[in-house]
Amino acid sequence: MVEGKSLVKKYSEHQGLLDASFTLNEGRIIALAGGNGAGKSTLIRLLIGEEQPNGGELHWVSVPSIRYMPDDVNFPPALTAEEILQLLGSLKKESAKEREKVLKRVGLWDYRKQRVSQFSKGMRQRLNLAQSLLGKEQLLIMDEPTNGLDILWIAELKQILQEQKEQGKTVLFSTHLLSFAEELADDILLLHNGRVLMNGAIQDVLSETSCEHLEELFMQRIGLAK
Ligand SMILES: Nc1ncnc2c1ncn2[C@@H]1O[C@H](COP(=O)(O)OP(=O)(O)OP(=O)(O)O)[C@@H](O)[C@H]1O
Repeated sequence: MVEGKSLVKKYSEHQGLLDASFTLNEGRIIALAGGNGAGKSTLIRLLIGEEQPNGGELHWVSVPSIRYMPDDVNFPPALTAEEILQLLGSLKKESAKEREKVLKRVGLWDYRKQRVSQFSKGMRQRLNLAQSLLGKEQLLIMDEPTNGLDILWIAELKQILQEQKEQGKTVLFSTHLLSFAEELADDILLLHNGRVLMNGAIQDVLSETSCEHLEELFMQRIGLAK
């Protein structure tokens, strides 16, 4: 779907990405993994076109339409969940039936008349998830979708993303958690200090090593293996 070729993104003091080359394939669930400051959000901003690289290029084999779930949304606090989805739904030309479907899917149908200011963090994140599920765009990009979700909703999120894949969509999500990436994703793009440490099908990446899990492989690659 897209190839990153020697991507560089510099900020005034920091390097967001440094010579990052990778391939992301269509119809897969892709984990964009890495620690704090690895470059995940930087890469997402390049993928959604919010920023341009200073060097290298993104070569889209097929340019998909994109749905996006940011890591933090400040929904207007005085609006209800229903009103927010109505607003976003009308921009995306999605029907009331579709809005009802996604609100039910994220467990907020019974809370649809409640103002967002009264929502817990997890409920706001589920509303964020709901808005990203509205629409039929081919590629779903999610920045830290597990943020603020409890164990049950993380399990539900996995289910929801599998459903997206079954509908033929491509999902790319960022995460700090390699165990979560391994449980859910088909493919991995693991960044470390702005560089690509691993990229490919998780099974292939692991089978080329003696490691059973990505976390062990990551520790080995960065020289912290026990
Ligand atoms: N707008 C910006 N201005 C200056 N530096 C930035 C900016 N955005 C990112 N950086 C720097 O680029 C590097 C990568 O940051 P980025 O936010 O992409 O990492 P991340 O993997 O998303 O991290 P985290 O998991 O902590 O959110 C960091 O060193 C960060 O300080």
